Amino acid sequence: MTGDNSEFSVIDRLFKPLAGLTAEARGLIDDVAVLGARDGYDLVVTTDAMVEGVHFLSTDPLDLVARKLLRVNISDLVAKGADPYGYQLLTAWPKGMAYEGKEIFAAGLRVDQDEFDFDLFGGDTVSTDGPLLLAITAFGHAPTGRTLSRAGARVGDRVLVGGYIGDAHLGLRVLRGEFDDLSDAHKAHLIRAYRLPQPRDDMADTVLENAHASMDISDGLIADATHLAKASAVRIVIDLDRVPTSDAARAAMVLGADAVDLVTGGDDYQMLCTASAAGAKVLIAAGFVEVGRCEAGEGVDLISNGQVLELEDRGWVHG
Ligand SMILES: Nc1ncnc2c1ncn2[C@@H]1O[C@H](COP(=O)(O)OP(=O)(O)O)[C@@H](O)[C@H]1O
Ligand SMILES: Cc1ncc(C[n+]2csc(CCOP(=O)(O)OP(=O)(O)O)c2C)c(N)n1
Ligand SMILES: [Mg+2]
Ligand SMILES: [Mg+2]
Ligand SMILES: [Mg+2]
Repeated sequence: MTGDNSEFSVIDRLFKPLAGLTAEARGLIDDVAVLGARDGYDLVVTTDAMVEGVHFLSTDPLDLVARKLLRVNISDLVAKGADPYGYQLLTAWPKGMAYEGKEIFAAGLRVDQDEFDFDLFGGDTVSTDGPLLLAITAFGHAPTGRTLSRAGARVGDRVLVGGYIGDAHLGLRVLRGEFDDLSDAHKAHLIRAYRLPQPRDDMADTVLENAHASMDISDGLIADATHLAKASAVRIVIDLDRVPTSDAARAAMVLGADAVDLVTGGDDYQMLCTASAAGAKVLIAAGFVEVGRCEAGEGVDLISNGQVLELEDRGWVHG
């Protein structure tokens, strides 16, 4: 059915059901949401936006765009050891965007709200002459004073990642027509990684208990390791040969993808942690992979076969 596509109709029909009956959201009929303090926890807050053509393709299905929007924000929360709680949503719809597209977008939000037990608390709706722009401010809870940071790494720490690196970057390139000779299954795997990151909310507690420093990888493993190294005042050495890659990524490398692109391409939304030897043991048992070490000094070196690699491009930067 075609709905009335105006601001308040879309809020009433698409967003109110997503807010449900939570006290925080006030039924989406007020000017504010009200978040109560949870005893023994800090409220952890993060904001990430996504812009059509910059973070996703205009051909990406809108339900997956919605789910990616939730997930890139949940990714920041769980990397800090926080339990996802709820979110504020900003939608800047291109003028003339059909109601049906908004409906598909809201349906995607519903799927992942249920998946991650994450509620809509409010937001804002505007229209724009520009491309579709979406933003979420996400809230989570972490035990008081214990929220992980980029700054906790110590010299001697192991550096670990939570899963395959490079799949999403290759997925974007598949969508742009590269690696046409890959099997359909490998293409589908890589495209899925680009369109639907998999934040490990089930790992938040394990990371909180065992990591010294933690963040998610959005700009690329090397770029984000550089952010972590700077915040912690350590040098990080990453061994390219130890970075976990999927079968599909290895097949793409046979077809010419460069291993370095996998660690600089970004869009991974995997966790990057540092831990003591004992902490690393627990994280590895939980599925993390050790990819390097923290040393005295600064910056990040990428090595392969024991040699430091010169990098032309170190990762994603806006602007
Ligand atoms: N426009 C902004 N205004 C205020 N703080 C910002 C802005 N953009 C980014 N930041 C802050 O800069 C830091 C790094 O942001 P960012 O690189 O986007 O982190 P992440 O990669 O985890 O999403 C965060 O503390 C974030 O809150
Ligand atoms: C269409 C398209 N082109 C390029 C990219 C690659 N890309 C865009 S932004 C980005 C970095 C992550 O986005 P950012 O807004 O920096 O997220 P944050 O680090 O703040 O979480 C990457 C790898 C993409 N995801 N989609
Ligand atoms: Mg950000
Ligand atoms: Mg982020
Ligand atoms: Mg982050």
